[in-house]
Amino acid sequence: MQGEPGALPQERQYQPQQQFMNPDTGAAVSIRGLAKQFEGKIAVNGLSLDIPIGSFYGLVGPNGAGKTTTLNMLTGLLVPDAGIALILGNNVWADTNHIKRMIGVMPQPDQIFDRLTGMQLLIYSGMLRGMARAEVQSRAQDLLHAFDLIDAANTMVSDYSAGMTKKICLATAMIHSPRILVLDEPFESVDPVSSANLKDILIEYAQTGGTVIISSHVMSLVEKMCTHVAIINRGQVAAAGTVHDVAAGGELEDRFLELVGGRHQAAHLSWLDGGNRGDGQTPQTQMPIQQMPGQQMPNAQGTVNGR
Ligand SMILES: Nc1ncnc2c1ncn2[C@@H]1O[C@H](COP(=O)(O)OP(=O)(O)OP(=O)(O)O)[C@@H](O)[C@H]1O
Repeated sequence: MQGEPGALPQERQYQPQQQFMNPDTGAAVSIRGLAKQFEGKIAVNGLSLDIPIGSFYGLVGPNGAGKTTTLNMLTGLLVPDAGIALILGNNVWADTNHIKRMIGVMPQPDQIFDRLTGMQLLIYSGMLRGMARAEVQSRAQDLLHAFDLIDAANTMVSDYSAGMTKKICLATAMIHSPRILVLDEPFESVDPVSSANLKDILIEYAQTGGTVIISSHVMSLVEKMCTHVAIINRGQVAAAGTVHDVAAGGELEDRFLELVGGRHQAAHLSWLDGGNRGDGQTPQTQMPIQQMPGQQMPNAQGTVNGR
């Protein structure tokens, strides 16, 4: 297991020039000293991580921990300030086009051409990667069936619900059968049936040698599906390894809270009292009681017929 509790420095210092061990050229992904800041604000702070081939790897961390920024750097979408990222032994920034053929990245809903139908979007995504039209059409049908989108195949994506849009985004990442799938929050807004189907597809993909990297806030899902997990906190790896090792004999969620902290002792909003004001005042906006036909209204004491 990489990392230990309390490994984060008390005083955060940006470490873009940090010295690091050689990356692992045999890993699906090997990151060393990756760093990024936005207008002086540190997003990723010298992050190092190895993701084995064939693993189902979960990245978890609090909001703003740097997960998306890390994923964007390792998929060639964002230029790091410092550090190195290898995908299957290839430097991401030496030949980005070569890297992009090996990976499938789920686009964000605002990054797709939503004036296309679901089928058109999949065909476009496949042909963009050099696939023959007949092959893309056949795979698109398979994916639309797998994600329960076949009835919406000829509907414009702009008319899809949030969950349907998420599923078509996922399908575009898979159409070229990449060796590594990078999925940022893949299950968000997806209904339980489609989620279960997607989980089956991803688990089978990992069992046949593919590598899946997901970011998620749903700890139970990561614990159940993933073989490995990295807990990211404040732009660094707080712990990483197999789910079993990181959970250290307990629940992954407890381990996460222990490493990340941030629970509020006094998270008490005194004004949020469901209408029962602590000061004894009745809220002005109380709904008037409406009498239904045949129903007796309560008196001032709140009783009906003395009961
Ligand atoms: N394009 C950007 N411009 C400015 N700041 C950014 C940008 N992208 C990310 N950040 C900042 O970098 C930090 C890390 O953001 P990031 O989106 O990587 O976190 P995350 O772990 O994915 O969070 P979440 O779980 O909420 O999605 C945050 O403080 C965020 O505000």
